[in-house]
Amino acid sequence: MFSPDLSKLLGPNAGFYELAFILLVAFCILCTLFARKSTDHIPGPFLARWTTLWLAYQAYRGRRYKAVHAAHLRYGTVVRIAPNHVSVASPEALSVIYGQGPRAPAKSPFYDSFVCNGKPSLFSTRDRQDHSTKRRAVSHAFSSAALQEFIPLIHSTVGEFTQRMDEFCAKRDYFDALLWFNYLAFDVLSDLAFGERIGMLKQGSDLVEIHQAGNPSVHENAIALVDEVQTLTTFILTGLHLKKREHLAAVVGIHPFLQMVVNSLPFLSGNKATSGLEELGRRQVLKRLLSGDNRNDILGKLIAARGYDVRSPNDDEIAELTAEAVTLLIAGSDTTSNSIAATLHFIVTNPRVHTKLLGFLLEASSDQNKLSYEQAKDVPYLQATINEGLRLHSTTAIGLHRSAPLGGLVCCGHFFPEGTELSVPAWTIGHDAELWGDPEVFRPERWLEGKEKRQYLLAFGKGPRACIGQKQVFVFFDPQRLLISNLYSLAYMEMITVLATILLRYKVEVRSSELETTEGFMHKPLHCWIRLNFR
Ligand code: HEM
Repeated sequence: MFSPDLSKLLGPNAGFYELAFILLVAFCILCTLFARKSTDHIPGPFLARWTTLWLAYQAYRGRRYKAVHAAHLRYGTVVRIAPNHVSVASPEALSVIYGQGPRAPAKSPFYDSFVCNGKPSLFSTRDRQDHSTKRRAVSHAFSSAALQEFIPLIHSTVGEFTQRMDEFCAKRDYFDALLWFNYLAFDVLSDLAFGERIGMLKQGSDLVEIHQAGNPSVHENAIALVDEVQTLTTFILTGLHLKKREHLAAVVGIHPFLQMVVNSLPFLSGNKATSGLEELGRRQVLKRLLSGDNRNDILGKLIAARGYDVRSPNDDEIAELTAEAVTLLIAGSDTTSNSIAATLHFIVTNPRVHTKLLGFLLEASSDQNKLSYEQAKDVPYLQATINEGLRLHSTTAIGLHRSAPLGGLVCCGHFFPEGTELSVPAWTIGHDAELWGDPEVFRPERWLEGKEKRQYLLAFGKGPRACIGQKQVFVFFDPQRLLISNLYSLAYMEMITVLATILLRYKVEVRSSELETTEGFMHKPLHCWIRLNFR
């Protein structure tokens, strides 16, 4: 069963591991057969009634959102997608499943598969108290006032990005812009959270130098670090086409027993991202603390909020700051770059929208090929276009898992006992014809039509666990000006600045009108092949 190489790797115990593997699979199947709860009366795919493996298989294929969407079309609004998991495709369910308050559902055990090296992060912790402590520690760095201070840093990184794009103009050939959006997002986030750009745009690659204590420094691909799992896990999972950590987590998280095994075996649970990036982050945090520099960035805000003597921090304080900075880098980079790539693709493949948007951008710009964030944020059609890109692409496409609280809850006329997993499928809500009328059409105007549609945009999640990167968004509808905004949200700041810059400066062509995507935890474009020319 195991490949000869793996047998070599496992040594003389290969037979034992084979047997253990077979027993594990058998045990998983038995667990799932007996895991059924009082969701029996809810319709759903036949296999999903008996086993979590139906959902795990859809996640493994990178098409979970499509399978769940198809199940809703077939079985209705409330569908059982695993023996103990019910998907509720109704806007009404949003305030129940992602609500606030002590009796609101918490994140479900699904998120344990995102815990690295036994340390839950702001994103993966399920404990309310731990979450509010962690969230409080970073939230002041995302206040409107703080974010406004970061604008010059974002402009400076986007300036470097533009220089690199100018070089592609000269080459006049197609290139995969998704890579460059990744470099840009990593440089923006590392500049803010580590106090210094990793330098991906400069070197045109994601190679970073990692100093491991007691070992010679090595060069690692940082983007891969975020996504890759430990070597042996990768070895096994590559054969299963599960190359990315978030893909692995999204599959394994569905099955509690598999997840327990992955999380408890040291050779499976370790994560190169946390060790590599933590090492990098730790070095930056230490450097910053010792320098006494009070630069205006996220790291500066995190340090300023601490009461301790920054010149002589102890190990715990350094570890805490490092963990916060690394969480933000991981949570905020990939998500933003994927959203930029998808939205740019939709703009360029919709000439009507492209022309109209360019008109608004030119009108707002004093210099014909430049627009500051402060100017761009007040172009309502640009915000609307970004919202439309997030909706149509659905960067978050799956339903985010929550657990019914003690005493259970009622949602859409059904009672769900404590511990039932519940989710609202983001893709399905984003493509609901009743809500949107023409959901498959890229039509930014829908966001300016007066009705408050924003509450149905699920790209950033909902409720107390919603994305901290989009926290401070105030968008007001005004019939005279259509939209007035006080838009200070890190994710929007990046997306607005980058898209306005690209569209004003370049003519953009896409190589294919199809956007190929895959899904792990997030829904991502696989590539974004474009060609640039100066406008
Ligand atoms: C377009 C860009 C982004 C998208 C689509 C996005 C999406 C999301 C989603 C869906 C969640 C909720 C996950 C859940 O409930 O399981 C989330 C949480 C989070 N995001 Fe974002 N995000 C983006 C940008 C950012 C940025 C720029 C940052 C910050 C640097 C960030 C930091 C976080 C953090 C720390 C959490 C966990 C919050 C908590 O549990 O309290 N994200 N994001």
